[in-house]
Amino acid sequence: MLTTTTRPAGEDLVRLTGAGVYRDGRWLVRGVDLAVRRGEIVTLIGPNGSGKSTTAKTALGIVTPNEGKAERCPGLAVGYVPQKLSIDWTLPLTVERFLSLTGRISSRDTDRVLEATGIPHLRRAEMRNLSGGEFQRALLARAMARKPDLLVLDEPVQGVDFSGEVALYDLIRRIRDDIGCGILLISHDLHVVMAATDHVVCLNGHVCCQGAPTAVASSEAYKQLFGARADATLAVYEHNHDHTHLEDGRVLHADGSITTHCHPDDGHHHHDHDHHHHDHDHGAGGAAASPAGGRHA
Ligand SMILES: Nc1ncnc2c1ncn2[C@@H]1O[C@H](COP(=O)(O)OP(=O)(O)OP(=O)(O)O)[C@@H](O)[C@H]1O
Repeated sequence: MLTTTTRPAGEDLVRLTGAGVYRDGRWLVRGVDLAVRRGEIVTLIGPNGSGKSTTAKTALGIVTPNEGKAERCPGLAVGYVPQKLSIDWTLPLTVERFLSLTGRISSRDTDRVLEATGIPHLRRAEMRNLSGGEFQRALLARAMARKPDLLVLDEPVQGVDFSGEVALYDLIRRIRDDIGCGILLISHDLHVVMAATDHVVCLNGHVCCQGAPTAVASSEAYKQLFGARADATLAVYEHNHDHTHLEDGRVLHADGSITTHCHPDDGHHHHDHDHHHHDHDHGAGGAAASPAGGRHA
């Protein structure tokens, strides 16, 4: 079931094999195969109640599977941002104190994680006064403080507007690059997250399909699950394939013009936003990558 195309090589930090969770007389998820490697962002998508959080908790070891296996690297350090935190947010709590609620962190590490998440100026701010985006950054900072090998983020863009989402996913990618951890991300979002991830696992009680984002976005199983929203995601990709490389090395643009080379700022390219410059893929051997290779269950 695991597709290996375009995935970075690296050790598996966590691996679920045929994992199933049975509670209150029913299977919440079943037959889940997935792995997160160091340096990789794996995203779980799927409708409400499809088992994304259950799968993430199984990967973390919070939930024990009733069938199949959940294996983690020995000594794996994890940072977890759950969907809900049982904290009374009306009480006064500074960002600095929030970071060390579940374990003391040094002043140096506090500086480091606040700097990395772009909120050093909010060190003494009250958690209850933070904006949606600032709040999510504080959650990320706390998860980073544990120097995790694996970061598990359950809906990290809640309460954040579109440009804030883009900035947060960009931050998540930078965290991955800086600390070289693996990231398991859960998202409702389709198009933004599809652009931000290496590998997508589409859940609906079982793994519906998984693979590179482009492959998943164009798979029938994904389209059936997300209907019209899936088409919109695909449009993002098709929209981004806005030029063709001619055999003589020149570039034919979507507007019909031909130039000797292509450059993101040459006026021939349109961007959804500043961070999404994936407007063409070069596959192995120089051929343009095609959106094939998704696997269906
Ligand atoms: N501990 C539990 N005991 C019994 N049922 C549970 C438990 N945890 C979750 N469920 C049920 O399992 C199903 C999957 O829940 P889960 O939270 O994993 O879904 P999800 O895909 O993360 O959903 P959402 O997008 O709404 O957050 C739901 O129907 C939920 O009610």
